[in-house]
Amino acid sequence: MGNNEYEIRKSEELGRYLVAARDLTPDDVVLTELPLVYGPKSMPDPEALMPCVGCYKPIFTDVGERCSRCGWPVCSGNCPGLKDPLHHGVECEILSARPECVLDNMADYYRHDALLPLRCALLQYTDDDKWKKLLELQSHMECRVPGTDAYDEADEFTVKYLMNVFINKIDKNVKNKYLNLISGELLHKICGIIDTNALEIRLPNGSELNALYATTCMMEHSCVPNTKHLFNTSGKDVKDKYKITVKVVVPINKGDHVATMYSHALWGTQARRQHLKDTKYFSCKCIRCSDPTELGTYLSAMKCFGDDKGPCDGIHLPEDPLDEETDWACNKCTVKVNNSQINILISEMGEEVENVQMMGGSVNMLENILCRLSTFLHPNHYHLYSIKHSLIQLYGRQSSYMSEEILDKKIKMCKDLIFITKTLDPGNARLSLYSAILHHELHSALVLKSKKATKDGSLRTVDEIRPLIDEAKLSIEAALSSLKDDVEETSGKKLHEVIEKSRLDFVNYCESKNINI
Ligand SMILES: C[S@@+](CC[C@H](N)C(=O)[O-])C[C@H]1O[C@@H](n2cnc3c(N)ncnc32)[C@H](O)[C@@H]1O
Repeated sequence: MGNNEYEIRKSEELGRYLVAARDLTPDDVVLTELPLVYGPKSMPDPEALMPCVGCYKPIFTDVGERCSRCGWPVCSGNCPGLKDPLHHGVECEILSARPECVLDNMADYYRHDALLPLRCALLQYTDDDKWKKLLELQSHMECRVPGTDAYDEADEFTVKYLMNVFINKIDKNVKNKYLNLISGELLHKICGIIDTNALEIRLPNGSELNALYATTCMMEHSCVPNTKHLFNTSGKDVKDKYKITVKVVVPINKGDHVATMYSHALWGTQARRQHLKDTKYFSCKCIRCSDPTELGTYLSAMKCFGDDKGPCDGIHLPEDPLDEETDWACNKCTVKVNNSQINILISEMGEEVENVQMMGGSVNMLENILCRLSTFLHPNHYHLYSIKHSLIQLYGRQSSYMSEEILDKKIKMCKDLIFITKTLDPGNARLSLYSAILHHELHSALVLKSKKATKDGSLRTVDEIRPLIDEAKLSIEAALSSLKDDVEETSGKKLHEVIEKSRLDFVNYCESKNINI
């Protein structure tokens, strides 16, 4: 089964997965499809802002417009989405079992995360074909037993809420019509399907949706994915709403597995594998996870811990990165550290980095933490990557950090981070925005450097600045090309506009200096 681009296979280890049916090259489209179903996610501060249940536009909860039948907050009673027969149009029949509106504790009263499970259950009435496809998706119910966090959370926030507040209150005939097959057990299975498979869609208005796709969701995970996916969120053509396009990012040979990434590309192996185990119930064994150096990037490496005589200049890497109990041996001396010690240290450092970033991290604060953590971590460690990525956006942009020395430091940091980013994500499947920022900052530092006077105070000659200009040109082109698939998406679009403006400034600057580029 499949199309010209892929075939669906099945194995004991992976369940269903996709393989390439022919050689595929970057930018080839593996598949496009419409979602089986989608639903809103809660907004970060649901007491203040909630998505309209018709169009997902964020609405202020104190404004008070409500759906005339079920009372859920809406942008307007005339919102066309309220009539969508696969979404609010049908769920409203069930939600109207509780038509009373409240203004206090709204986040508890209107649980937007529970709407997708309800919409999934309603597929049995709205679309039998989609209902069957939904139930074929993996739910991992064998792991989600009572007492596990996943089960208990789903029970409290979704299953009991939907059953007690709505489903058990609706008229029997309504229940038989729309939800003939309904039980707590079925809702738990649906929650398992959503947690295992749902993809997140960010809308231009700031809301987020979770959506399920029949074929895309069969794609397996790899920490070095060979595809990326894009959603149609333009709203131009209603029939293509939230259509997904899966595109090839690096060459895929016929028979190769077609993979996406379920985790964070800039987390180290231990963190990614733990996350995948906790949320998707498998232990990743991809080439990146199997390699102690993470493809030569040393993203998780630590400096030698040392013994009584102090540390040597070696580095610790996991002896077997696929073993959760592995020791981390120094590559130059005999010192070994066990995995749990490393994990504790790394998560403490992670919290510190996060705190500094949350506080808006000034150059001073970032340099301080960089200096402190550099005593323990390899320069390419992912915690240092994150600090440096913030620093390069401040160096050369704040008046006290414009010296040539700082610009040289920024240029080196950008190049180091570009190496890591490119190695981990050669096709810009996940790190396109990071990559665009790095190339843009490199460009800006090179241009600023070309404008700086030399030590004797004279302006640099064209011959002196030529290499800087050539490199700056390549960098800005690389920045724009990293974003080629992101311009439909809000943050990608904004960044593209900023970089495009820098490109125009650069062209004008070169013209003013009579430099051909
Ligand atoms: C989104 S589903 C993928 C489709 C699924 N295999 C099916 O048959 O419906 C995610 C699940 O597939 C399995 N899976 C995906 N990638 C895997 C990998 N690299 N190694 C092992 N299992 C994987 C895991 O069970 C995971 O929870």
